[in-house]
Amino acid sequence: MAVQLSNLKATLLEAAQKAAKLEEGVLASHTVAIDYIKPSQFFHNGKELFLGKRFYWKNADNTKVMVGQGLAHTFQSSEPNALFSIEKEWKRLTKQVVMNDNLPEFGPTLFGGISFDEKVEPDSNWSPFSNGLFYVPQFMLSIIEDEKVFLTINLYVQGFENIDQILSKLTAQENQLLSCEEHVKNESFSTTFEEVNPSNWYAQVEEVVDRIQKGEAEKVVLARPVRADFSSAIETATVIERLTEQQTNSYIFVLEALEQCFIGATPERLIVKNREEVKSTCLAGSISRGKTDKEDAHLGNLLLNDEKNRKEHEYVVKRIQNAFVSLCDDVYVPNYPTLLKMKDIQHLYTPVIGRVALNQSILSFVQLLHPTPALGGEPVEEALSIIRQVETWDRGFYGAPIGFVDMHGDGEFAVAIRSALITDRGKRSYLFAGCGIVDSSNPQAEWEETELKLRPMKRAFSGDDLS
Ligand SMILES: C=C(O[C@@H]1C=C(C(=O)O)C=C[C@H]1O)C(=O)O
Ligand SMILES: [Mg+2]
Repeated sequence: MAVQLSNLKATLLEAAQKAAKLEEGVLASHTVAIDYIKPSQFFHNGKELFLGKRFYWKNADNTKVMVGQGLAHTFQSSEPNALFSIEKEWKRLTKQVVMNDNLPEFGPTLFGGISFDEKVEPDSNWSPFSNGLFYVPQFMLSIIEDEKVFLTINLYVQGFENIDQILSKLTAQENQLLSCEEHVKNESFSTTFEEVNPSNWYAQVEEVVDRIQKGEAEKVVLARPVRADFSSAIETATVIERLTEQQTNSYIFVLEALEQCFIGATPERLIVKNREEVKSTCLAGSISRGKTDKEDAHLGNLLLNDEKNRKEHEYVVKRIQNAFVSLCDDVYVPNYPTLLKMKDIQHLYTPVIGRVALNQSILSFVQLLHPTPALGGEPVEEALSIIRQVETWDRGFYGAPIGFVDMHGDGEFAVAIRSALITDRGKRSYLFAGCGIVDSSNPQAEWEETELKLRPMKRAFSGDDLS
């Protein structure tokens, strides 16, 4: 067994004492090193106990995996400015947190996201997510650099009641999470994909191009949903394993909310903060991959020199650079984009790096940056208003920030694209893909671009190769 009961009990009792003294709930966070367990297996092992209360995260450079199960505390907001109230409560919790002292660098983690547009009322598929949903997990597996493995147990303690009972329940749950009896299956699902609104798309792109040409905005990112129906309920852990195998340089994320499950493999970093260093990614402008190295390089060169794609990209660079300048002392941005290549698509890529004062939280960057012109447009309010008028469905958490913040205000958020919402107890899903529309956009080319962006989720769902 990984966690020494007597030590965990000491952490909980200390938290109970503190809670009694402060007369409010106190977070207890207990971390121990454990033997390696495959994160998708750990996720799967919690299906019975914690379905609807789980998350999964792998960062794009493959240095960190976090899997959360169960809820020690939930932050949910349907108010505008969800992040603001969430940050306030998180600061209160982490200020008073009680941790076992052998690994002080591993405090509690808050994981979750916000909706793309808080002015849009969530539809029935997205309502469990509200405008913002963050979890402090009851159990969290962390794997750092593929070798350091930790299990954190968090509990929101309000008094001394039932500590022994709580301990025995936690131990039983922990045993179940760390046991590897039922392996994750890799079966194919017979899947049908259907455009939710096929004929509308071309007309919508044309309308937006027209409005851009009239000067209503410069860039607007238009997205479309595709519905997938599965012959039998899809297994989330299976989809995680396929995405991990196929999208090696992407973030992989899952956020469950009641019966809904938001999942994706995105290449786009919104922000990472590690003490004084902050980094963002400008990712916009796309072309397919070549079948041979030569063709691939040729396509990459076309993209690097294509006026329309460079324009799409430049809006993003300018905005993120300006946001960084407003919060950072030093900002570094290369003069020219390079290429970022995924399995199906290549993008124009420009990193932005800055230095900040230590007391800035990552959440202030999330608030300031979202939505960048990679998912909203330019100018932001005009673009959002066009999206609200033209897109007749709810983006929910698609295209929005998803990620984590730690007790120091550090963390990482990705932009939740190349993603899907699994509903109907695993029998149905909505996949989402969008693209940056500018004055010279062509509806057919934009359609094909979104098709490329849908491929990773289609492949992971169906189990087919699609190559
Ligand atoms: C909107 C999406 O992707 C965004 C749009 C891009 C583009 O239009 O070239 C490229 C990368 C992303 O910033 C998506 O994948 O759904
Ligand atoms: Mg594009």
